Amino acid sequence: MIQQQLKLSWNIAMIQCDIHMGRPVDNRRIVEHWMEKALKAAVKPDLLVLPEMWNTGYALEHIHELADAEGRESREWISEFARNNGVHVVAGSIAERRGDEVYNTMRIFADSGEEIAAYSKIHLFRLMEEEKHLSSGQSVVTFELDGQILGASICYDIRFPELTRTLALMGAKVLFVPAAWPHPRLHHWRTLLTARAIENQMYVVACNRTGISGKDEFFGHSMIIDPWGEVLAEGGEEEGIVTGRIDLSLVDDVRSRIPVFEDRRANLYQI
Ligand SMILES: O=C(O)CCC(=O)C(=O)O
Repeated sequence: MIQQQLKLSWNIAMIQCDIHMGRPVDNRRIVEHWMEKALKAAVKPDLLVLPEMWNTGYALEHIHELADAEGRESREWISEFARNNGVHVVAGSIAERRGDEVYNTMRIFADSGEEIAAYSKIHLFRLMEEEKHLSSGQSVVTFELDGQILGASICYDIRFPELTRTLALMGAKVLFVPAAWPHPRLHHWRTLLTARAIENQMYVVACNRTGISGKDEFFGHSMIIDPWGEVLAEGGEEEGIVTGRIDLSLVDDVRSRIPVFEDRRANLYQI
């Protein structure tokens, strides 16, 4: 295990692209195009974030045939991309087949190309019938990049404050949220993300896809929110790259100003 150098700030670029339902080869090309474009910006990002289910979209009826076996193809490609470009990649999530099961899985790669962690979505979204086609993950996952502890979640997970609080208690200073969140729930998206940031005094970095797929209209609005609840970056509804810089020293600063974690009464709560 290489000792990681503690780093306090990152330039982040989120890829809020359109995803074509059931067309993994085209989708990889689209994602690659935007990742390359993000790296050409005047300020090179330290970390790229991709949206949810970027390989297949919500082609759930055919997800067993379409899913990446063991995530092998996506993992090899992203690892190589991270290494060749010296950039960390929080690789959104993909439909990934393991044995007879398909999971909605997020993988994280360091700028060395090393795969650091994997998280499979634990709360499956019934409104899109995810639970009929996908299996849910069984663990809560934090990971470490540049000596900082970070938390993994996917889309619907942000409706479960218990998950984010657990991640914060495990030491996470940033919550990553790849998403495929559609209209008409923009108000929920913005409010829930902001609440998760304020109540846990952590950064929230949320990358949402764009485009129309069947009856779902995905609205982008990828966001970076700081631990005080200020919106540092927010995309529009169009495909593109949303960037922002985060300074992790602000997490400790906010936590010392309002000592929520010291004032918790954990022994009085049911959960
Ligand atoms: O919770 C919502 O409103 C959207 C969730 C969602 O689209 C998902 O988890 O894929």
